[in-house]
Amino acid sequence: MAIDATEVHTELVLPPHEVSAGARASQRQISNDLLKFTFLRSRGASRNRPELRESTARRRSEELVVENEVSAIALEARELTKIYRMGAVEVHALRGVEVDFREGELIVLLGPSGSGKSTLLNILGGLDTPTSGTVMFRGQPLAMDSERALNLYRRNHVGFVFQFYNLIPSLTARENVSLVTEIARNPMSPVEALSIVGLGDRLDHFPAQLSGGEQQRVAIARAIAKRPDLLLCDEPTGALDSKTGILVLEAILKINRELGTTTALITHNAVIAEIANRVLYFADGRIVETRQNGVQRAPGELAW
Ligand SMILES: Nc1ncnc2c1ncn2[C@@H]1O[C@H](COP(=O)(O)OP(=O)(O)OP(=O)(O)O)[C@@H](O)[C@H]1O
Repeated sequence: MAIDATEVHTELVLPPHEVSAGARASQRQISNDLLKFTFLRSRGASRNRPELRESTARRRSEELVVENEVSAIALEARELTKIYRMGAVEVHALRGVEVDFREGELIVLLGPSGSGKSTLLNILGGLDTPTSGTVMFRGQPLAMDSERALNLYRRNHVGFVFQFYNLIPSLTARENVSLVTEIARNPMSPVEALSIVGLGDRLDHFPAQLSGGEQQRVAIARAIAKRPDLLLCDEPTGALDSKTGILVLEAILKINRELGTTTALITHNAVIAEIANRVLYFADGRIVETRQNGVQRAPGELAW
């Protein structure tokens, strides 16, 4: 699904969301404190008791699992269904999906074409509404019957990245990102956003002067410049060769790690699932399997 500049503007000029900044800050603080405590506790335990020492990979795997156990839930979907009706034909795109995304998690969604991955991501991001079921963001239900509330949710909390970059050809990289930063609540500067994705030296290039991977990284910079809580990526490497795709994945991973952005990424490439904390496998509108990755592999280690 494409978002054009008009939609970006429409979302960004609306007034701020009702969720209090104080409540969000407290939730984050609690979550961060818990993570820090858990991390220190697991480090301390193995240092003081040599019999607990195991391989680095195993220990890291345990830390990840423990972190996931204590970090707060960012998004909860309950009993989500989505039925598309076209005349007499009904397509059951989602058939009762239940899923939680934890704060700071990196989740990869895998599954055959038509299994419901994009439909779920679009509903979680407030771009689409379910036929039935609920989505809670940080404990608050999304008002699926209010386009205004969904606009505000998208504007304040969600960054999207799609397979096609949707950059405005007549604007430079910096100007494409400025479209968002000029009207967001607490944005980073376009230079900072572009530097995070490794394009600090391409600020004044137009899209046509950038490679596909660079254009996708501009799109990622645009998505993260407003400091979203959620980054939802639908096939971000689908149009890229593997070398370029790896650079894009590195940018996404860096944002997930350094900004703590809860990230979900759809791909058809099972190899890419190795970078995730958790992998959700879809089939026929359902999540049929979930895998917790003991060790997250770096994008640079992957080959396809
Ligand atoms: N706007 C729509 N109108 C009618 N049917 C739709 C619409 N969007 C999606 N569908 C149908 O819903 C089902 C799930 O589609 P969805 O795009 O979520 O799958 P997907 O797993 O993301 O597929 P892909 O990997 O090919 O992108 C498919 O059968 C699709 O044809």
